[in-house]
Amino acid sequence: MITVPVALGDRSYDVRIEAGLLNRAADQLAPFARRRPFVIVTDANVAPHAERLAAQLPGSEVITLPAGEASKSWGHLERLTDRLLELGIERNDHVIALGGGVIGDLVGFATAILKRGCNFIQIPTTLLAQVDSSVGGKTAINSAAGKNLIGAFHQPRVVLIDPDLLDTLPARETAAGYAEVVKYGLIDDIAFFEWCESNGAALLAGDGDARAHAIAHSVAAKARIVAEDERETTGKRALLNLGHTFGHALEAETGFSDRLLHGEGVAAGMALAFAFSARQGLCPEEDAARVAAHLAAVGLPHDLASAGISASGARLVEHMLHDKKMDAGTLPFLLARGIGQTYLDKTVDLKEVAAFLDERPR
Ligand SMILES: NC(=O)c1ccc[n+]([C@@H]2O[C@H](COP(=O)([O-])OP(=O)(O)OC[C@H]3O[C@@H](n4cnc5c(N)ncnc54)[C@H](O)[C@@H]3O)[C@@H](O)[C@H]2O)c1
Ligand SMILES: O=C(O)C(=O)C[C@@H](O)[C@H](O)[C@H](O)COP(=O)(O)O
Ligand SMILES: [Zn+2]
Repeated sequence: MITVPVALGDRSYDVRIEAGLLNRAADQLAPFARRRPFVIVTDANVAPHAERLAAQLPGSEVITLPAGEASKSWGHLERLTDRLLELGIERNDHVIALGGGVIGDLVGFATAILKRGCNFIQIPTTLLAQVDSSVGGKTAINSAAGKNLIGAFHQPRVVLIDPDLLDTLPARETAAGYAEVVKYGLIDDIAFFEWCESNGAALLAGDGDARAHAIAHSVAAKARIVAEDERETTGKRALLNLGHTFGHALEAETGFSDRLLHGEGVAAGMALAFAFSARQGLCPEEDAARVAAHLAAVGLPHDLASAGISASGARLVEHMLHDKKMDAGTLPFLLARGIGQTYLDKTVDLKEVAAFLDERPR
């Protein structure tokens, strides 16, 4: 088993990674057991895995939500918190989030606010959740105004990652999660981006060694950044937002629907961030082209056209004004001086961003 510690003082926890771990989850969960049985929250597509977990935890209750981004909403948050209250959840109980980033973000937020905060455990079941969303404690729902706008920082007590769960994940979802893997290379680790160029196709084809390496490397990278800047106050954690200002705008434009999955928006967003950096003379053109080429090679969107977006630059910039990084009316952007050299730029003129987007082929 690989254990990655997330060092956050009294909120520290372990991320444990091992193939087949769900079959041994009862042992892992025993230290977190309390008087009442565990409550497991999952979505309809993950239900078979939830049943396998519930069978190991006598008396446990499974709450099953609809699959998809639409569950990160006020309505589902209300239904979930009502049900958890009905079940008599106490502050020291541990609610288990078994699912992708949607379930993790929703359960994390529900437990952050329930009784002013109770415990939760992440058992991520998508590649995206195993490499990114289950670690770091960002929890949220979406609002009419945009992505993740209602939320809280709330760390899980432990994260249990079983890469074998990915065997049932649809190929499109695996590719979307892979975008967040590539992100770690683009942020500050060119050697890992080169590893992705050489091994990404094998990972997406189900190669177990490539998958295990990508998960362990990504979790370690995220744990390091989160430990340095838990609440995104110094600019360090904002690096994890590479591609997200563009990506969230594209997701908003497609109505947070399965027209464009989060990871697909991030893929297009990272390619756009590099292309914009190159346009502004900050980053070599070859690096921007190389990023787009790798994303295209694995079948991910890498521009507006491949993301299916026809909206104007002004309209996309309008979505960006809801970005949580907005500060005194300006929007800091994650730009790059090259692959592995992402930085936070506080001087970006949004009119330039709109003009750049209008120049992109539709
Ligand atoms: N909190 C964070 O730090 C963070 C980081 C990245 C993304 N996110 C959020 O995560 C969400 C996206 O997460 P996601 O990509 O995991 O999407 P998701 O949770 O919607 O899961 C994707 C799809 O795969 C299905 N699924 C999940 N596990 C499965 C399995 N093992 N086998 C078969 N089907 C399975 C789900 O039912 C769903 O249909 C977005 O809302 C995004 O904003 C949060
Ligand atoms: O953990 C972080 O920090 C991230 O930014 C990870 C992102 O992949 C994730 O999509 C996050 O939810 C985006 O954060 P937001 O603050 O822009 O909502
Ligand atoms: Zn993301």
